[in-house]
Amino acid sequence: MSSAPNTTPVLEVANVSKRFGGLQALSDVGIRIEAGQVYGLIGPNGAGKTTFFNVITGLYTPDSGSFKLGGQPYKPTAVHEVAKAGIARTFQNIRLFADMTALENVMVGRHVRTASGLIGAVFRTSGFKAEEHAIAKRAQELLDYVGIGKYAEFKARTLSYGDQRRLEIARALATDPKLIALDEPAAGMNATEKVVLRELIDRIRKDGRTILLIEHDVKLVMGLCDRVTVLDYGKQIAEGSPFDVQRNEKVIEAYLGAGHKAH
Ligand SMILES: Nc1ncnc2c1ncn2[C@@H]1O[C@H](COP(=O)(O)OP(=O)(O)OP(=O)(O)O)[C@@H](O)[C@H]1O
Repeated sequence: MSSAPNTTPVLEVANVSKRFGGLQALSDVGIRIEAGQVYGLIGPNGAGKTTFFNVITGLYTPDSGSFKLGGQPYKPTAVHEVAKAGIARTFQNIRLFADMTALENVMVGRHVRTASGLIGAVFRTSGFKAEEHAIAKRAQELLDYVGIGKYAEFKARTLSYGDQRRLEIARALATDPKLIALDEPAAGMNATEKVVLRELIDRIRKDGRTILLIEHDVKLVMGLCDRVTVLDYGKQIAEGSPFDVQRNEKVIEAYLGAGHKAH
């Protein structure tokens, strides 16, 4: 459950600040995620969770901050560089290639890790063709792993909402990331889909991956996460185990008090 102090953290981020005009969206936020953890980032609407995700994955340039992935400093200045460094993410608003098949969507994710790369995939160079078979096989395995293998040849846009989210996770896993960052994976899911999602995230962790999770569903966060950070108005108001965090008065006041309940 708790952090292992003698190991190198998978992600170590310190003093992240980000301002939008007059709004201080993040003030000196820092987290440390150990290998094999599911780390939760929660907070009320507008707390800065997505901004933090966008900063560490290279979508927003921070005003300050230091960043280490697997003990190595990395600069989150561009999304593809961050993906190469080893962080894969999903999006709150699903971002799939809607008219490509489920299999092709996962294959695109895999090309981050292949010699011929995305350009090779687009222009179908000979190097790409040589790799294509192995990539397709791996992509199918990942679709099976997330439970949507039978939809491999379906266009992404024809899949249910829950299945599209699982497809995004498969695509993220295809990059063999050091850290997989899930932005509200349960958004819009019904109770049954959430149970399946929870099992999937648990399995991904058991298979040795490290996960950072933004999630509004407090029950899901408390049940899944090893550590939790709570943001409120861009400030980190609590960090700790789910047990401690849900008893923290600042958290109850800022977040759980606003109509939510931690079970
Ligand atoms: N690109 C942007 N330009 C200006 N302001 C922004 C931008 N992105 C976010 N903000 C502002 O920064 C603050 C934090 O927003 P953010 O989306 O990070 O919060 P959040 O915790 O993810 O919220 P939610 O739970 O609603 O997704 C909000 O006040 C938001 O309006």
